[in-house]
Amino acid sequence: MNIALIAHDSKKALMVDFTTAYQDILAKHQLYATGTTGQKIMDNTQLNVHRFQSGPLGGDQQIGAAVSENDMDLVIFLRDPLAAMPHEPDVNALIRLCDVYNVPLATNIGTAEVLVRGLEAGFMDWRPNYEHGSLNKDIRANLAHGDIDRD
Ligand SMILES: O=C(CO)COP(=O)(O)O
Repeated sequence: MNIALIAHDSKKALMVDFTTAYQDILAKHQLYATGTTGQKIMDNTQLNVHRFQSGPLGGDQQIGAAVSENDMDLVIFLRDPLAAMPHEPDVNALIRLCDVYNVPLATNIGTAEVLVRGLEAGFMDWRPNYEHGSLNKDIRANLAHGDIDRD
């Protein structure tokens, strides 16, 4: 499965805790993240993550584009409901696209726990094996070869 991991600044430590706790499950999947979130995950775990742009610089939109291409199977987005974001429209657009394409989306840690445990239990098997897009295939090939820039 292709899994997107995104966390606003106040939730980044929580995302690191989450990805550390569920590292064994997440390692079986292809992981994607917005720029800073992905860097923090890679700095603190052994997970390989393909990093898109930072959220305010278009990362949410890139992940939204992947959702619209059926290239994302699960989105975990630990958003901050108490802070105004300059890129609020991008955040809302990503959440909206998950609803458009029926992609399971967690916007808080409680739902994230349920989704990742459900993933491991096989609850994502309803999702057909989509032929992911060609851009995505390149990224997956890089992930498979460990060709990830961890800097
Ligand atoms: O702002 C974000 C999502 O809206 C997250 O972006 P970063 O992971 O680059 O901080």
